[in-house]
Amino acid sequence: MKEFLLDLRGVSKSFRTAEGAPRLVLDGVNFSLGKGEIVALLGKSGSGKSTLLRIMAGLIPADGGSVAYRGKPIAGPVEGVAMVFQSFALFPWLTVQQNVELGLEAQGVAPADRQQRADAMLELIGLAGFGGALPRELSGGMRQRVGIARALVTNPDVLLMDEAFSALDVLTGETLRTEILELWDTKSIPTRGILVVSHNIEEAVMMADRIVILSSDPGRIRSEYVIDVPRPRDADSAAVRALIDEVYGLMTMRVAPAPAAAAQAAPAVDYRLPETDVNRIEAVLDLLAGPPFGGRADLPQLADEAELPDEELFPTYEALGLLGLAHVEKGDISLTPLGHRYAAAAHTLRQEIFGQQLLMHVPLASRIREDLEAEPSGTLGEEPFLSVLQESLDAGQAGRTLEIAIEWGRYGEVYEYDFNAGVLKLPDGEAASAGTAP
Ligand SMILES: Nc1ncnc2c1ncn2[C@@H]1O[C@H](COP(=O)(O)OP(=O)(O)OP(=O)(O)O)[C@@H](O)[C@H]1O
Repeated sequence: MKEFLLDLRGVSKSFRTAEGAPRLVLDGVNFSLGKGEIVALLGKSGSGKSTLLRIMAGLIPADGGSVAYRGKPIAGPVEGVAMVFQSFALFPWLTVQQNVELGLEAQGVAPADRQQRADAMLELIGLAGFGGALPRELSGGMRQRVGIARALVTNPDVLLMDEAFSALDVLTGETLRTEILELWDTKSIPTRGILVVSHNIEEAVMMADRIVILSSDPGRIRSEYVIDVPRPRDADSAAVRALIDEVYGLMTMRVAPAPAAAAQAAPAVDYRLPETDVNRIEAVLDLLAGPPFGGRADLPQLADEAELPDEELFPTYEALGLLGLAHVEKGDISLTPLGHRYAAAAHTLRQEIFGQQLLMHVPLASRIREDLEAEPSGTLGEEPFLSVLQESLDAGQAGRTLEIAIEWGRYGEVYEYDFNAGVLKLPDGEAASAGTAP
């Protein structure tokens, strides 16, 4: 039987919402990391990528299923598995050298040996001469070099990277990524498997032998994609651009709603709305409508023009799709006829269309509107809506979802919101007529 470095079968994990109800974050996840493999894990924000990584690092337990490292069940932090964090996670009061030595200390390596190995690693990772510095004296890129050195100094068999480059500027991120790949490809490190969690499709395509896409709510493995282009890869080559296109396509493929949800009499209100705002929605729509796109674009090309990161663009595409203004398919986005009308419209007509689409396609917004119309005062606190959302979302997500629905609804003049009082109300001029129906 093939031995995997990491092997997960039927892994599930729930967290408790603020109300105490369990919320399934990962469900039936089967995943393995083979020897000699770099795998990139992609998925929307909140799909459970970090949770999955933390389970593999032995930092948190799974609720169900099995998790094994080289055939042995994982029951806590595993020697041989090291992690690099997005936030660097350095101890600010320790020097660079001391931070790097930490992992070795935990493994009981003798001080002289620790120092020698840390020195060698600092040299390898481009930090020679910085051993005595404190993290705050370093740039973000240098700090992440320390984070990487701290992980690599333990000679990990498996390296887990949780959005390790996303807090860095683009060039610094690319440089570090290239250096890690060089260390890997030239076998300068003994690491046998790397798992990278990323939001960045180009990063995933440049690094990985295989891309795994996680779906959301709950997180399940949705698709896998093998990349057999040899490294080092040229980001501008036709082969890489075509791969990026395909992965964009896979990422934006809409998943059909579960039959149970679709069959419910009243539309479900308690699902997350894409994390974006009206400004971004209109900016992307205008960009798409204008030259050179004229209403249809290849997503990576649009991303280049938009100068927004993927994690802001994806929810925006999703919002445009949700509102019936654009259509995303196989790595392309195109405006619908209504989207074209919207792009050509002046501000007031835009607001009207936005409000109309919101009521038609976002059940939370129509629910808020209906409940307000049923109130004699035409006003309601936000708590009842938060409680409905918290039936299936955690408190943070419920709050964010309501905020998004409020921002969109105010723009479309579907309802108003008083920030001081935390109260939703019908727009001025409509309140008087509300609540009078028999
Ligand atoms: N300790 C926790 N308690 C309660 N909920 C949690 C906890 N950790 C994560 N969650 C929830 O689990 C879900 C998945 O979170 P996770 O951080 O794994 O997602 P992610 O895909 O890594 O997201 P991102 O890309 O934004 O980092 C989220 O809805 C998050 O709010």
